[in-house]
Amino acid sequence: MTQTATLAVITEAPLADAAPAVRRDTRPLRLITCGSVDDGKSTLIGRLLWDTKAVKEDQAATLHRDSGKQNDLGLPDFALLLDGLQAEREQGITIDVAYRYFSSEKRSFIVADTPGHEQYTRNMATGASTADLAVLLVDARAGLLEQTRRHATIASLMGIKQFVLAVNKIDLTDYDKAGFEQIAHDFKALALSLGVRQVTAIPMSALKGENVVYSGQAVMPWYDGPTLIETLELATQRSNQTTGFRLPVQRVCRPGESFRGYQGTVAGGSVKPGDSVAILPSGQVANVKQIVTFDLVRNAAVSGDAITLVLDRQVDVSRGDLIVSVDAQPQTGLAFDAQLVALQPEGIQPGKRYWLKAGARRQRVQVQPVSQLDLHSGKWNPVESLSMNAIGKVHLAFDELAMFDPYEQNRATGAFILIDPDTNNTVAGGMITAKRADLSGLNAGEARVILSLPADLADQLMATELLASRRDEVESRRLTTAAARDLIDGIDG
Ligand SMILES: Nc1nc2c(ncn2[C@@H]2O[C@H](COP(=O)(O)OP(=O)(O)OP(=O)(O)O)[C@@H](O)[C@H]2O)c(=O)[nH]1
Repeated sequence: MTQTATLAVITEAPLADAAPAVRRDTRPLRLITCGSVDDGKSTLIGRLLWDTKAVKEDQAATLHRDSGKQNDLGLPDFALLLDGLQAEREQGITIDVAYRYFSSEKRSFIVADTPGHEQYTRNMATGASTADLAVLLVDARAGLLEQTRRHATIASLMGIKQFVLAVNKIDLTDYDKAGFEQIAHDFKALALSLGVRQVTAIPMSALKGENVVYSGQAVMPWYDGPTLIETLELATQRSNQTTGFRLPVQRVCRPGESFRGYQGTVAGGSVKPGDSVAILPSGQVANVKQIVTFDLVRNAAVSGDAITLVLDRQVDVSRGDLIVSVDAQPQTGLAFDAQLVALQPEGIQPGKRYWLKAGARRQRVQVQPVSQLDLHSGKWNPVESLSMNAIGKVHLAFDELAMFDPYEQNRATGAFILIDPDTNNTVAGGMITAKRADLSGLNAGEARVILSLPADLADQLMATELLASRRDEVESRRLTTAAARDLIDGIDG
């Protein structure tokens, strides 16, 4: 059963007394807010925190005092609640995402607040990578802007499938219904072009608190849709994995001769004693003997649980390995396709070698940029390198066997960061899209040669059966760069 299906069962009406106890899913809904400067993002988040009583009394008193003179409506300036973030921003913190917690009677939430300025693509991508839903703000007077398209594109790229369009400052248009409907219509078309079908457009005034937590019926009788908080309460949690069991091994626990356990947080699927598992990359197979958590022995564990796994036989497992269900394994190979966001001024240079870190695993990888997303047009343009904040498609070529799930299927085992070995800087955050057409029969040097070819030629090679049929030849010739070119010329000819 997939995680989604499990959740559906768990959140249904109370089960009969006789039913076995089930664990309630207590994970909060994660959302990201995006908007252009001055659309009212800070005011909206402040309003959400205020109206859901997430603001502590001392903060509230300060808010009233500080905003007393600033607002001719006599309302506190909710954006001041986010002053802490502003201070962080001014200190130039690299990844600039602030997470805030609040809850309604029905659900708890974590909101990622990211700066709206164009150059902060990476911050938005960071916030969006863990979010279930994106709230996109527009100013009711201005309608959709370039920035709206950019944010919607990044959010959809990061796998977000639910959008709320907050048409804010509706009070400044005298609650104009036709204006709202036009913006909502335009936005739905944009969302559809990005493959997002679940869109709720809400006219609101963050400043006055209309249609945020409380209804705006009194001033907008023409709107009978949900408020923002009602929409958030009903939103579905993005299933962050549809794969089988995955346990990235953080630590091998060996307190004495008689006990050996493998510790980590389950990153996909579920496991119970007796299940067959494979240890990657070695491929050894064993059965689960016991699942231990910090205080008890469990008869099952699911995604999100921190566990110690005991196996029924001696196998060689070390930190960074991945323990997976035997019958639903991730993809293994030497070459993968990925999308990434470049995070540092030096960007991503063609053919450069980096450390790739995924969970506790660190591997050498060569990165070949292929194309870059043009956030204005939504098109992917061919490139040879990626500059800071660029979103690009790349080829990854590994020295040793690598294992991943596509990010679409598992956000934990499909995500990675790249570290520059010279500076130790994190230069990119990325997601695996697919294993690259079968290069696993080639050795790493050969794979690198193929991948350093112009992208279209490499693609052409991968797409044909030719390479597969020539694999023996490739292997036996122990390719040098020149020999590889000869071989390719031969195939081409
Ligand atoms: N009339 C009206 N004014 C609003 C509303 N929401 C926000 N504002 C005002 O718009 C201005 C900008 O709001 P902010 O919340 O600071 O905007 P922001 O998008 O967070 O801006 P940055 O933090 O600079 O990105 C402030 O003066 C707010 O009081 C609203 O619904 N109605």
